Amino acid sequence: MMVKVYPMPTIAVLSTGDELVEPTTGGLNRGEIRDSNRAMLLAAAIQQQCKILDLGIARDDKEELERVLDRAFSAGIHILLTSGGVSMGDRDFVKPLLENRGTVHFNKVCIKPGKPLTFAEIQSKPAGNIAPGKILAFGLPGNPVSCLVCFHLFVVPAIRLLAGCANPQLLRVQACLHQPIKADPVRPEYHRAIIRWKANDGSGNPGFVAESTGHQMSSRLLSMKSANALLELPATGSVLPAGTSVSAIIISDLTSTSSSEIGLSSGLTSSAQRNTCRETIAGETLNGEFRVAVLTVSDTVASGAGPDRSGPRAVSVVNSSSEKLGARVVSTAVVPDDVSKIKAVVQKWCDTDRMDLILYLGLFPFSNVISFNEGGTGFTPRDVTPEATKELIEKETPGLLYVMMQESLKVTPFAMLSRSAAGIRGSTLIINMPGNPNAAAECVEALLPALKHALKQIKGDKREKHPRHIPHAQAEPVDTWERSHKLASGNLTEPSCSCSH
Ligand SMILES: Nc1nc2c(c(=O)[nH]1)N[C@H]1C(S)=C(S)[C@@H](COP(=O)(O)OP(=O)(O)OC[C@H]3O[C@@H](n4cnc5c(N)ncnc54)[C@H](O)[C@@H]3O)O[C@H]1N2
Ligand code: MOO
Repeated sequence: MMVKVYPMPTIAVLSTGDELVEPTTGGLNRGEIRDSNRAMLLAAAIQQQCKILDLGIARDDKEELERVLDRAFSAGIHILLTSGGVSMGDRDFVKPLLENRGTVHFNKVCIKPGKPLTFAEIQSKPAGNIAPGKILAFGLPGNPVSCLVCFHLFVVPAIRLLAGCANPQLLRVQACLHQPIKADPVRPEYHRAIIRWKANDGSGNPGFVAESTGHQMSSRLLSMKSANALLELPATGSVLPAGTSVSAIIISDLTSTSSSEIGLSSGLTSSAQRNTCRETIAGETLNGEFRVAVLTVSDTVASGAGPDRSGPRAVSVVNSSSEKLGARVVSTAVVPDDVSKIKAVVQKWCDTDRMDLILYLGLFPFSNVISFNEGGTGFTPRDVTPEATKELIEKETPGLLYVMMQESLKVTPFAMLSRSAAGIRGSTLIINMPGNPNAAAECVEALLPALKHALKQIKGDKREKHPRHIPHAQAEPVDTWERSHKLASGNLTEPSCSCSH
């Protein structure tokens, strides 16, 4: 029998830009940024089983760029990836150089992110024992998210084609939106999301549910870090309500986002197997990780009239700290400002699903410090979330509230109006957070140093050691309230440590 074999392509990766320094650089000077794209693209190429050639960083200098690229063109590579220098800057030399060395097929694509993507074919020259051949050159945008999105959309199919794959297209599935998402009015958007298989995708049937990774700026790599899918949103400019079914391109191994809610690979292959999928398995830990649920409490979001900015932000903070915290978000929900609805969800998460940690956030749609407490935990008649929490908790945990208060007072003295609640029900820790997305993210970050320890203690793990004590002399100043007060009254002087050591 004859079997056709193909070599895996060799990919060369070059970052361009005067501002770039090696990612390992400690302190940055003014105007410097760490080169994230090269490591990211090299890792992505390795994940696609390619051989790699690291071309380093080239300055925005025509001669230097020519030298590096000409060397690469005669090194036997199949694909060249550059990042940066492809838009309209007068020192954007990548496009003219590709034009000069080969044929540029396109230099703009109507997609978001990734508009300035450039694609060219270069005929390589013979060198030593390397035969001439065609090189596919992709001038990827410099913004890190645009860069990686373009890698998935354009480079992955090219790699598969060169590797002899009969079906090089990306895998697409339908997924129901977990929250409303506004589409761009001009460019079709590839919205970064986490998709999970659920026993009920919101329509009463099993299916994928897609959760946004939060702010979609093309410089915010966090939106990409936990994403396993790109949602294909047509350029309508309108809000797609929660529950809308959209096409999702799979960009990573879905089992790596596995929660116990899934049977993901079965979801992709057979509908018969789909029906065996379960929702969360009560009391089970996720590969030894604690399981976190995030609840957004907001009339606006629940009715589909506004996007959920806080929930995805909290998910992103928890998941990006999953190593330190030993926890991962496995469930999220949105409910209106209604005590009975809040209680129903939190009670189920505690008593049936046995979550380890529940964070719930009142939501206020604007990032405005004055409105710190609006959206559930403040003084207005609609601020009902602390009452719902207090009805559920068996033991209060005031220390956590104190830390969140300290953190929030750094930003605004209005934090003192918070009526947040926190406590333990059974083996679940419930923490009521402010609704403002920034405030919620800051509070999660502030609690991180002790949360893992707390969750272990709730599970009865007596062996869990107390976290390292920081000598007072090295500790952060504790007079945060005073600091915030002085900041608010425009009279801030740097306070010193208040202890006697
Ligand atoms: N006049 C126009 N300006 C821009 C347009 C346009 O159509 N007309 N498009 C915008 C869009 S969209 C994008 S995306 C960017 C892409 O521009 P470049 O590919 O030329 O990228 P740079 O300007 O070099 O960098 C953009 C941004 O990304 C940072 N960067 C670059 N390389 C790296 C790296 N290796 N690691 C981390 N960060 C990197 C760079 O410092 C910049 O902040 O153009 C818009 N402008
Ligand atoms: O296309 Mo740019 O990639 O919007 O950021």
